[in-house]
Amino acid sequence: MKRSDVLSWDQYFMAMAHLSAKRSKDPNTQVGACIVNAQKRVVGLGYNGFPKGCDDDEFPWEREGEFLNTKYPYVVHAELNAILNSIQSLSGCTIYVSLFPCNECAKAIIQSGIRCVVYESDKYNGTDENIASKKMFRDAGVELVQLTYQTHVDVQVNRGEKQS
Ligand SMILES: Nc1ccn([C@H]2C[C@H](O)[C@@H](COP(=O)(O)O)O2)c(=O)n1
Ligand SMILES: [Zn+2]
Repeated sequence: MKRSDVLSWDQYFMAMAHLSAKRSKDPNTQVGACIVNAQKRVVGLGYNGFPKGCDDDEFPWEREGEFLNTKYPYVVHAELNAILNSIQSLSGCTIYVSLFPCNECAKAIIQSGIRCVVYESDKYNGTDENIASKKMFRDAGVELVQLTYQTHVDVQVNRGEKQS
């Protein structure tokens, strides 16, 4: 008899996003992203880190203090890295990301042609950046799906996947 308790597609691609996040050297928040095309092929992976050539022993990982002495002006977000690392046009693709995209990544996601964002954590819900992201995604018609343990079965059904 075949196994029935296999990962759904959503769990599988979110697991790849989490695996990518394990490459991040950010001591506070590690984010991973996985972009998938309509044929369910992975076309881009990324995690948050400093740009190529910027030594992560030299650049700051601090969250607070003088802006230029924090990570914020330097770090490339997981979603942008996944887009920049992608191997094909992203029109109609889905991005799986472990943390809801910020407003800067939302712009890049929309402009790249990605049509669906599947995310897990939304720990910055309610911040200005988060509100701006959601407004842009809504107006651009990008589908947002939060993948949680509770919603997982509903998501499977909504996406037409067989349950077990
Ligand atoms: N959707 C996101 C949100 C944030 N990031 C990155 C940027 C930083 O490296 C880190 C957030 O740091 P925190 O302010 O939580 O200490 O996560 C990302 O890649 N994608
Ligand atoms: Zn971002």
